Amino acid sequence: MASVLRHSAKFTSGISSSLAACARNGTACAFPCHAFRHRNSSTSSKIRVDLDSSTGVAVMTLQGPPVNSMCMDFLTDFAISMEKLELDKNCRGLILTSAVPKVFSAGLDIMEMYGKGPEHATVFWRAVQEMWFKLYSSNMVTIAAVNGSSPAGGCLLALSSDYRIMADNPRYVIGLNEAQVGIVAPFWLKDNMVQTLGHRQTEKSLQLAQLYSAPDALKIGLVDKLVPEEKVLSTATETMAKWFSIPDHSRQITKSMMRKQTIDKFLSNRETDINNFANFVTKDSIQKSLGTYLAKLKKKKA
Ligand SMILES: CCCCCCCCCC/C=C\CC(=O)SCCNC(=O)CCNC(=O)[C@H](O)C(C)(C)COP(=O)(O)OP(=O)(O)OC[C@H]1O[C@@H](n2cnc3c(N)ncnc32)[C@H](O)[C@@H]1OP(=O)(O)O
Repeated sequence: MASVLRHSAKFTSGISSSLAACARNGTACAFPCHAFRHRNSSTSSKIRVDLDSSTGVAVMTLQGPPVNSMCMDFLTDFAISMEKLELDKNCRGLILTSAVPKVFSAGLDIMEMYGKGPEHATVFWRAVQEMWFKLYSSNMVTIAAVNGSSPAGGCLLALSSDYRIMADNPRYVIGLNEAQVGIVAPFWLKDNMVQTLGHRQTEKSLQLAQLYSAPDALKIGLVDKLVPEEKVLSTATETMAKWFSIPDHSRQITKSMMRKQTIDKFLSNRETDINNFANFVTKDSIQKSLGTYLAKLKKKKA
């Protein structure tokens, strides 16, 4: 990542230090409180992170136009940002959102899977796994503020968060449409979806590669709440306050208990999953599907 965390915090009063202490200790604190904030910012080409140490909330803004697709740079920036936040005692919660109009994330960058050899596939897939693992197993409260369409890998970010708020716009879609692209959602992402939607709904969603409009996503429980687009971020911040009212240690233990089985299965099968991906994605038939899908995406514009 090109940039470093810049410490621009200004300690201006005792109030701010007690709020910061509140953030560190995981005790409930009434916020939003806009006075005397401590802000740390970190910007890479694809991702911006703003941590407000006075509230303990970091906002990670995806800023890779045109569609926040997850290329290697994106995945590397994401992993580094997550590591830094996880280690930062001032950070208790993370909000994910997008600066790209109408798109949260278009998912994996198909160009990273098209026309590349097995070595690249291996490195790329490990990075994809790492993104999911870091978010799914995070100690922080994670909230996806989905302010645009969120297919495939975009939906992965939302699913692996603790709570999902989406802009109430029927033109925005979310879901795991991998089968449509000619690829298959990995078992750990499937497991993640089963936990959210249940087995039957997941089976239909995956087999039919369904992308749900925001209202339909709410109906099936793929997102937790719809709000007007301009309120997505503020609602995420308000929701964070509710999650922060629970002591960190008990919430974290509960989260890891709920997610342990999926994480253990992932860790035991991680290398096999990488090999499967590298073998699968480099097959001629899969390359042909990816090529056809890419051409369709490009043709849409013409
Ligand atoms: C059994 C063994 C296991 C094997 C495992 C197999 C692998 C499993 C992988 C599972 C996990 C995730 C998979 C993915 O994430 S694949 C990506 C799927 N994504 C999509 O299908 C979304 C495609 N994009 C869209 O639908 C739209 O772009 C949008 C997001 C709704 C936005 O629409 P828009 O009108 O605003 O923008 P648009 O004109 O379509 O796009 C602008 C340019 O961006 C290019 N582009 C879009 N999406 C991608 C992408 N995902 N990767 C690369 N490039 C993308 C698009 O082609 C346009 O380019 P250009 O300007 O025409 O050059």
